[in-house]
Amino acid sequence: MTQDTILITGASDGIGAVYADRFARRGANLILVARRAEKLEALAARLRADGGVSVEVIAADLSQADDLARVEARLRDDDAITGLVNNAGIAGEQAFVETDPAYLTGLIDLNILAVTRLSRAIAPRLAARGAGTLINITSVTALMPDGFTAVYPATKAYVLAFTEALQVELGGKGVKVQAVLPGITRTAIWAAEQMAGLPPHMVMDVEVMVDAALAGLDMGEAITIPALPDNADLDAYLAARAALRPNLSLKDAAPRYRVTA
Ligand SMILES: NC(=O)C1=CN([C@@H]2O[C@H](COP(=O)(O)OP(=O)(O)OC[C@H]3O[C@@H](n4cnc5c(N)ncnc54)[C@H](OP(=O)(O)O)[C@@H]3O)[C@@H](O)[C@H]2O)C=CC1
Ligand SMILES: CC(=O)[C@H](N)C(=O)O
Repeated sequence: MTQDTILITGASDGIGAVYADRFARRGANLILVARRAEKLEALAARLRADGGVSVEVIAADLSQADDLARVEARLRDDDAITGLVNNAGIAGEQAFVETDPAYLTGLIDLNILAVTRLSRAIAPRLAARGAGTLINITSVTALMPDGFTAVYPATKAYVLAFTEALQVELGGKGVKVQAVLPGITRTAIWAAEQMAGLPPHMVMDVEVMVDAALAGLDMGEAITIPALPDNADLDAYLAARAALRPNLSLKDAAPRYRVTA
């Protein structure tokens, strides 16, 4: 069996750094991507020393076209890479009417465009090989667009829908595709004062979150919600959505919308 090599975006901190640690413990070689090279190098040095795996660092701002193209080329051309964790993301918007449009552009570029382009770069190789892993980190806010801010949850809803569609296209070809929906997770994405104001029973430690997500991956789950106590609730949600399907596209408008003369 060939040794896995996993490229993890946003690996300098938080959820991505824990994925790096856990994949190294599983014996995978790593390519760690984020903007802060010094943080990546420090993590890489520890993982090399601990695990005997090879760890490469790529400093890149994935919201910038040139840097994104560099990472895409690597995913497209390097046959050694067997998996991708699309984790890099930002939140941090204010009320929609107050948020700087330039900030929203950066948010969309990182949370949507980079995830799409990096997936597109690796997917053909994984599909041709009939193996490999694609993990996309979305968020429980994908399921509650009215419960947070406007644009961040919408980016995460995109990632969830995108990943579900890829699951259909690539899952049948032997590629493991997983959407992970963390709830509130203790990382630096939350300012200290925000975190201090959150109910402690709603906040998961980052190691617990990643270990749960990897357990879901090992179980072959397409969608993993680490905090959800009963997966039957997710199944019921998906079944209710599927039940709409036969009636979503019909020749006639619904009776309540029919124009009467
Ligand atoms: N923590 C939470 O409560 C939740 C988080 N999530 C999602 O989990 C993912 C990881 O978040 P989390 O670990 O909490 O956040 P952190 O802020 O702790 O880490 C974010 C990571 O993304 C990297 N990053 C940020 N901007 C860029 C960029 N432009 N280009 C490349 N890398 C970038 C950061 O590194 P650097 O600054 O060095 O570039 C860092 O490594 C995100 O997608 C987030 O939306 C989902 C649900 C809940
Ligand atoms: C990280 C966030 O800001 C968000 N609340 C989330 O749960 O995804």
